[in-house]
Parts: sequence; structure tokens; C-alpha cells
Amino acid sequence: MGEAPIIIDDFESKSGTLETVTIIGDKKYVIGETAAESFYVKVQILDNNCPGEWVNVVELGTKPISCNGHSAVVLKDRILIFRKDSNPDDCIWFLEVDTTFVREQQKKNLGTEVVAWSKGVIGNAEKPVVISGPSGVGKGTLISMLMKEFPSMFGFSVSHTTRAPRGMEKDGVHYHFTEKNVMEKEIKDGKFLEFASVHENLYGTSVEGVELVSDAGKRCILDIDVQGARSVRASALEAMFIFICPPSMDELEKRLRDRGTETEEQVLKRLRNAQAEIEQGTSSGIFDHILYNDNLKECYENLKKLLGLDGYVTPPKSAPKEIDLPRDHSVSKIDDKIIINSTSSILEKESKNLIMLDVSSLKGGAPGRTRGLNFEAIDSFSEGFNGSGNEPN
Ligand SMILES: Nc1nc2c(ncn2[C@@H]2O[C@H](COP(=O)(O)OP(=O)(O)O)[C@@H](O)[C@H]2O)c(=O)[nH]1
Ligand SMILES: Nc1ncnc2c1ncn2[C@@H]1O[C@H](COP(=O)(O)OP(=O)(O)O)[C@@H](O)[C@H]1O
Repeated sequence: MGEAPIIIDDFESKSGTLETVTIIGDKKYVIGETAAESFYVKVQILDNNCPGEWVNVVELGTKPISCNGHSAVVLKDRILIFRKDSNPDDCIWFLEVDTTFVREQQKKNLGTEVVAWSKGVIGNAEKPVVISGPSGVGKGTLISMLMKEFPSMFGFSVSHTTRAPRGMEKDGVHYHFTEKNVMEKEIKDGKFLEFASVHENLYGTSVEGVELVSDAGKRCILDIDVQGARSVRASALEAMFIFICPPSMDELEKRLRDRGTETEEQVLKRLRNAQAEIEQGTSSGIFDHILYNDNLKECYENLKKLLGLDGYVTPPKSAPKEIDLPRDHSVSKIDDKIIINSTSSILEKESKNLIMLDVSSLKGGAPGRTRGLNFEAIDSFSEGFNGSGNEPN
């Protein structure tokens, strides 16, 4: 990645689109908002080695909806975007250009430039919880208990699957029941955080499924198999990994049969797979914790302990800290601090007119949210800042 990127902050091009141009190494990233058909944010790349030719680019992830312009600042491997005139919880975005995730996707899309969008989240949300274990061990039961006792704290990541729904299962609640060819296309389009073939059906966690839960301010729970857990471990999504083990194979078989949701053939298939899953789950090093589900009540109490919920007292609700980005601003960067300086009306200048954003502890990222952003609003005059509109560098 080249040194000293040059940034042209928020200029209005002749075609009437609002664009920023960010130069990183040999590449020029034009991030624009266009009204050609409908308003949308678009990334175009020019390679200095091939003057005048636009590079083929694949944009992964959910991108920001269009707004009234934006500013851009280069961080090490991504471009930080501030959307103007946007809600406080939707003004910070990242366009990843050289992160591990992007490099991995680059390998899969040979010959095509890949960039990935990720929304920025102020503060550190609680890590998602991955729960794995063989079919019939009690994962669903434990998760239901947790969601029932703490409805505002946890949200379930609704997976996609190609298996048929069981009697009581609802589409969009228990699973998104999907056709195989549709799911395969969506996997190709980068919409999944992970996917795996389990008991001869395809299962997968969509990026959107996880984001919906974190956007609702809840801690995400994923019920996925060991292969899926391994993929999540390798992804940017930091999570807590818990494996649920049965007390014995006989008891597992009894639970599966008593549940009465599978045909004899499916029960046998699940039991055959269970042995390998238990071996991998207890020995692979993927999981942070192993819980034995012998007595359900005890196992649930142990799960709550792991999640720091034993003796839990409901905390008073405090409003989330949100960034109030000035409509007109300049952006500058000093090490890991981004300084956003209001350049607008006297009214705004009377109040705190500098925002200092700390990007030293970024976590997560595409596919999914970028967490760990911290900020402080400062009155530039009382704090001795001169507030001069530095151009970012
Ligand atoms: N990798 C992956 N596994 C999943 C996902 N959703 C469910 N699974 C796993 O698929 C397996 C079968 O799930 P299901 O058909 O609901 O049967 P059950 O385990 O008997 O309740 C279980 O091990 C689930 O944890 C997913 O999105 N990704
Ligand atoms: N500790 C336990 N003791 C006895 N039965 C249990 C226990 N935990 C769960 N079960 C029962 O076992 C069956 C399978 O549980 P379920 O939550 O559906 O498993 P999974 O989601 O892992 O496939 C259900 O009928 C459930 O009521």
C-alpha cells in the first residue's frame, strides 16, 4: 500500500454527482453518489498504470444509502467515510480496500478488484455467541430459555437452510427456508458470513442476519455446526464459542427420537454425524468453552455464568452515545485520531465544534460491522485548538 495518500475532500464534479477521490498507491478510488437512475453510492477505481481505464470492481457488503455528500479519510487498509446529513447512528462507514477479508475475496474473484463496505459502530458491543453441538443435544432449548429470560439482551441470527421446515417452524423466524440454487447464488455474491453442508443440506449465516441483531442493539446468538464455527473463527467477527456436549450417545439418541421431528433415516444420519462433531468440538481448539447438557437446569445456569448473567441485575437504561456530525466540516488525521471540525454556521460554532474520533481499537469489519470507535466532542476554543481546516492526510 502506497505512502502519503492524497485526498480531495468532497468535491462536486461536473456531472452533478457528489464524489470523493482517494488515492492509495497506484489506485484512485472514486466514491460517488449518483442520481443516474436512483440515488446510490458507487465505487469506481482508476489504476494509474492503465490511465483512463476504469477497473472492474466488485463491491461487497451492505453499502450506505445515499446522502448529501460525504468526506473520506484513509486509514491503513480502509477508507473512513463520514456521511453528511445522516442520522447519528448511520454516519460512519468504512470502505475496506486491503483488509484480510478483501484480500481473501480478491483471490476468489481473480482479475477483479474487490472492496467491502462495513458500517462503523460507536463503542464495543458485546461479542456474538456461537453455540454448536450435535443434533438433539439441546442447543435450541438452551437458546430459547436465554431469549425468553433476556428478550431485550439477545437476538437470534436467523440462518438460511435448504432443508424442509418442520411442523411448527416458521419461515423468517426459525430459518429462512431457501431453494438451493438461490442460496448458492447468494453465497457467490458474498452475502454469507459462513455456510456449510450439514446432514446433506446447505445451511448458512447471512451477513444481514447478524447485522439486523446488532443494529437492534442486541447480542447476537448463532446456532451453527462445527464447520460453521470454524469459518466464523477465521472471520473478522469476534465471537464467544461454546460447544454443547451430550452426557452420552444413548441419551442423545433418546432425545432425538423423543423430539419426533426426524424420519428414522434422518435420525440415523444425525447420529452418525454426531460422533465426528463431538470429537471435533471437544478437541479442535475452536471452542472457548464446553458445556455438558445432562441436567437442563444446571446446564442453563452454567451457560448464564459464561455469559456473565448469574446474579444478573437489570442495569438502568442509558442512552447510547451517538456522534452528532456537523453538516459542513473538514476532516484531518493525526495518528489514530480523526479530527472533525465544524466549518458551518455561527450557531454550530457556539457549541462544541470539534469531534475527536479515536480509531486505534477497531474491531470486526467486513463482512459485518466495524466496532470499537470512540469519540469525544470538544470545544476547540476552550481546549486551545486553533480549529484550522486541515486537509486530511
Ligand atoms: N454452518 C451452519 N450450520 C448451521 C446453521 N444453522 C443451523 N446450523 C446447524 O445445522 C445443524 C442442523 O440444524 P437443524 O436442521 O435445525 O437440526 P437440529 O440441530 O437437530 O435442530 C445444526 O448443527 C445446526 O447448528 C448455519 O447458518 N450455518
Ligand atoms: N438436558 C436435557 N435433558 C433432557 N432432554 C433435553 C435436555 N435438553 C434438551 N432436551 C430435549 O431434547 C430434544 C432436543 O433438543 P433441541 O433443543 O431441539 O436440540 P438441538 O437444537 O441441539 O437439535 C428436545 O425435545 C428437548 O426438549
